[in-house]
Formats: sequence, C-alpha cells, structure tokens
Amino acid sequence: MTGHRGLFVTIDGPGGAGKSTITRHLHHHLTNQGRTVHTTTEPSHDQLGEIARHGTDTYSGHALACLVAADRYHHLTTEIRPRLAAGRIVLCDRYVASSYVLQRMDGVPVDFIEALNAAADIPDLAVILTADPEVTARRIHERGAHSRFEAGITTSRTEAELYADTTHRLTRHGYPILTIDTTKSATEQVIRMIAKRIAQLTAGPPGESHTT
Ligand SMILES: Nc1ncnc2c1ncn2[C@@H]1O[C@H](COP(=O)(O)OP(=O)(O)O)[C@@H](O)[C@H]1O
Ligand SMILES: Cc1cn([C@H]2C[C@H](O)[C@@H](COP(=O)(O)OP(=O)(O)O)O2)c(=O)[nH]c1=O
Repeated sequence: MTGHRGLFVTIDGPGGAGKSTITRHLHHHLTNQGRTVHTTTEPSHDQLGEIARHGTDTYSGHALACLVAADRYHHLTTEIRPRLAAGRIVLCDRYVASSYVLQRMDGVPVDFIEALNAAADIPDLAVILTADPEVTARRIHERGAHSRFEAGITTSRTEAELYADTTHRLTRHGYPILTIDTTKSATEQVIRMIAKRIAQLTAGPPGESHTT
C-alpha cells in the first residue's frame, strides 16, 4: 500500500490467459456496483508506451526493458497516482510481473529487471492469471498473435514457467498476489473472485483509507 485513497489493482499473466478480457469485464462489473474505476494498460498510451507497444520488433533485451520501465514510472506519475489520490480504483492491464517474464524471455538477467523496477509502486492487489500453456497457445492462434512474445506452444510453456517463478519473487517483495487459473474458472467466476477480494480490501474501518 502506498497511502493513497483509491485501490491499485494490476492484472498480469501469459498471452492468451485473459488479461484484456478480464480487465474489460471487471471494469463493467465494478462500475455497475457504483464504483469509480479508471482502467489503463502497460505499455501506456503515452508516447513512450506507444513506442514500446509497437516497437517490440525493433527494440529488445536491455533496451526494451528500460523503455517499458521508463514508461511505467511516467505512467505512475502522470496517470496512476493522481487517480489513486482522487480515490479511484485503478485497473492496470500488465504491470511489473510482465517485465519479470517478458524481459527474461528476451535474455535480460533477473537482477537487472529487479533493480529497474524496484521503485515501482507495489499494487494493493496484483492478480496473476495462469492457464494451461496448451490452452493459451490455442487461444492466441485463434485470436491472432500480438507480438513476437506470442510465438506458439514452446513460448507459452516458457512464459507459464516464468510467471510461476515471478509469483514467488514478487511475493518476497511484498506484492499481494491473487493467482487465478483461467482454464479452471470461467470468465464470470474469475470476475467474481477478483471483485470479492476488492470488496474486502475496500471494506476497511469507517473514515480510513479507500473511498471508492
Ligand atoms: N476464464 C477465462 N478468462 C478469460 N478469458 C477467457 C476465459 N476462458 C476463455 N477465455 C478467452 O480467452 C481469450 C483471452 O484473450 P485475451 O483477453 O486477449 O488474453 P490476454 O490479454 O491475456 O492476451 C479470449 O478470447 C477469452 O474470451
Ligand atoms: C508491460 C510490458 C510490455 N512489454 C511489451 C511486450 C508486449 O508484447 C508489448 C505490448 O503488450 P501486449 O499486452 O502484448 O499488447 P496487446 O494489448 O496488443 O495485447 O509490450 C514488455 O516487453 N514488457 C512489459 O513489462
């Protein structure tokens, strides 16, 4: 927690695990409950973020790691923290966990990624979606790959292994992680599980902390 009035919720997981789908449905679910939600994504839609998002064939390794980290810090300063200070729930599709996985797939040592992200705010809730790699590879095939990080079953297996390792590492750094397997739970169930945890986190003592 960083002492803000809102709630910072991040959603990570392998390509095809359902990050975009869950973020979209969760936004509607929480809005229908009368909460004020700001949904965003990393890389952000600022200039740096657009370079990262559309530049994964040009930039790689340490350069891409620095680019997404720079975008992350700028995103925190200009978009995320102000919304949290205003009492919003901020939902972020991809955050630090994605760097621990994708940059390692790109050959960057984990110590470097760890150092680069050490000053990023710890979310109030870090959701990590997991899924059977056979299923995510099939979903990506049906949906169409979004980048070189979505390159078939071998990539999906590596990604799943790195997310498991990342979950341990970020837990040690104090990230409050909620892991949900989207091959075992349907979209509606996943939404209910996350919304339940959010309700618990926002139900603090009267007059304290979160007001969304
Ligand atoms: N339980 C589930 N949770 C989320 N998505 C699911 C689930 N079951 C099936 N899907 C499907 O998996 C696909 C996930 O795609 P997407 O949300 O783009 O994933 P990501 O953003 O993680 O790459 C969508 O077509 C979605 O409808
Ligand atoms: C957030 C993040 C993104 N990226 C890069 C790789 C991704 O393929 C790219 C775009 O993110 P992605 O989620 O694949 O975008 P889309 O909305 O099209 O599904 O950004 C990183 O390399 N590290 C990161 O930490």
